[in-house]
Amino acid sequence: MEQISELLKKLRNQSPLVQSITNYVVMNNTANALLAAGASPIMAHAHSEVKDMVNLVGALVINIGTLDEYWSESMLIAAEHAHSIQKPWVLDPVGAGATPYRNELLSKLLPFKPTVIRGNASEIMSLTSVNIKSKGVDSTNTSDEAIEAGILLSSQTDAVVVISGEVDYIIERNRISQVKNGNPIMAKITGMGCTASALTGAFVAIEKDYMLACTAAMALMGVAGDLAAEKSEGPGTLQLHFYDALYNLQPEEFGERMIVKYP
Ligand SMILES: Nc1ncnc2c1ncn2[C@@H]1O[C@H](COP(=O)(O)OP(=O)(O)OP(=O)(O)O)[C@@H](O)[C@H]1O
Ligand SMILES: Cc1ncsc1CCO
Ligand SMILES: [Mg+2]
Repeated sequence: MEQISELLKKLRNQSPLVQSITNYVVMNNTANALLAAGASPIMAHAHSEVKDMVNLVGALVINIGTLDEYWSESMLIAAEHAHSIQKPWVLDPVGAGATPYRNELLSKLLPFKPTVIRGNASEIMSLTSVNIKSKGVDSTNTSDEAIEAGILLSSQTDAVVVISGEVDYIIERNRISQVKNGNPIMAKITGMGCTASALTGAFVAIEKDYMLACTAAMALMGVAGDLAAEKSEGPGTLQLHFYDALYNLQPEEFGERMIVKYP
């Protein structure tokens, strides 16, 4: 727990630059969350600059939420380059399983070896089985139903696999950590999962033990969600209090509030 709360200090001291190629829905939410937590966001997807940007940043986040032909190419260029220079990168497979187009892009991105794959249960299950259909961007499965798929996906890809939900599971081959913080209303704000992936980018930029980094990111999401839920009347105020909680949370309180099981 102490190592995890220390990472929050390290994040604020180092303030890593995190590049996102992400969806139109959450660009603003995720940039604000990165800033509030102490990192520095840059959204960049132009083919002409994407490689140069990957060179500059501490980590890259690729989120396929509102993909199109131009953006897909940006993602492939960025992922290939991140892989070739060993820059940590996070894949958020939004809507995996919903359409063949999404699945095709994901199958082209995976060979560039994401450091982390963070998705909801249906997305993680669909990456290992063609039979699972996601309901758009929301999960129709609980995170514990996806554990087996997560273990398989981690061993197939060498990525740390993060399954978000009521309990978050962070899986590196057959090691699993769990985060039990968070509130169901978090799923009623669009892009909370995308925010989890963005914060994961910030933590893998500053910590090479990726399992620890991912656990810290999910614990920060959950604790900030808990603090925000205590003050909120619904999704609108939860979003606002969530930023304030990310900004104001001190490492001591983070350590006290996190409910983490670490292998
Ligand atoms: N029932 C729940 N109880 C506690 N926390 C939850 C619950 N559902 C979601 N969360 C938290 O909300 C955040 C987003 O997870 P979720 O699984 O909803 O992502 P997602 O489906 O990818 O979201 P989106 O695609 O809208 O960005 C995570 O930090 C997760 O822990
Ligand atoms: C609603 C939505 N549609 C495409 S991306 C996105 C944001 C949540 O994943
Ligand atoms: Mg999602």
